[in-house]
Amino acid sequence: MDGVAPYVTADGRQIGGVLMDMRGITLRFGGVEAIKNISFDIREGEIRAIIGPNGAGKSSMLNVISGFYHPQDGEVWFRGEKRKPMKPYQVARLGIARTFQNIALFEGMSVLDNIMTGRLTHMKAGLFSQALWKGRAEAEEVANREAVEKIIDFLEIQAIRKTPVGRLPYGLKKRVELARALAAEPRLLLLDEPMAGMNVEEKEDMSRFILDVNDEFGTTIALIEHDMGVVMDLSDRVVVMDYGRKIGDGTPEEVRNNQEVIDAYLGVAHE
Ligand SMILES: Nc1ncnc2c1ncn2[C@@H]1O[C@H](COP(=O)(O)OP(=O)(O)OP(=O)(O)O)[C@@H](O)[C@H]1O
Repeated sequence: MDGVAPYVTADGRQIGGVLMDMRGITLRFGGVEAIKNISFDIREGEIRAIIGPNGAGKSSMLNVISGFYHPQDGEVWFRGEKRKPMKPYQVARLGIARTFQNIALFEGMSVLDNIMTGRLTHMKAGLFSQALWKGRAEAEEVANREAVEKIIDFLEIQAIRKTPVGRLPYGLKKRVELARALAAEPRLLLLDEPMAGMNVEEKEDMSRFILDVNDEFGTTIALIEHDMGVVMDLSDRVVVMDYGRKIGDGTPEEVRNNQEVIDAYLGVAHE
């Protein structure tokens, strides 16, 4: 499956060339090698899952992609260019947005204001012009509001736009977090366990929104998820990690039939 030409999926989505290429990534925390010489790519338009048992190194990998961690070895390529070591906000400016395993929203702020914070990477007007509330700042504000309203409609959260996030049930908070990440209009969207802690109905909703985002905006998505049913349904390709190593990489079908993956992960009980 690696290295194949651009193609159109059975449901009509366009999978393009390589968007992100992780080459020989090794990440250590003191004596612990969380990622051991792993290579894989993420292609334009695809939904790519990273799975594996607890402690396999999945979150660490997401943190390398989003610039929170810096690998000791290996290269990160994005849109055909080798990325220099960068701070997370610089990575965000490149068009990579993420959600977190534990929701990271401003609980006291409204849904709308939380989503607006996702536009920060698009705000260029300086503080001075913003203070004067003129020209460029005003035009930017209008454009930002329009982008955010579109996402609110898309994720069907109009009814709660003024509600403080702290008052929302868990499933809706997760949806607001997705909205905030989308507000950045990312080229690559990273989702760290988007279904964790959800009931069946909430999982179905979230799955549908992830598929719709990918389909309607063409957003490339990389996600970590423990629910195998969800992973196999959503993903175009899956990377499997175990103790920091890559033990499988391919379509859901290929991964499901990979003996090493079955032994290390699929065959045993997990969360
Ligand atoms: N900041 C850190 N400092 C030290 N060790 C860390 C740090 N982050 C992760 N690790 C270690 O790296 C290894 C991989 O952890 P990581 O959280 O990436 O795994 P994971 O596959 O995401 O696990 P889970 O499914 O439980 O979230 C573990 O041994 C973990 O203890």
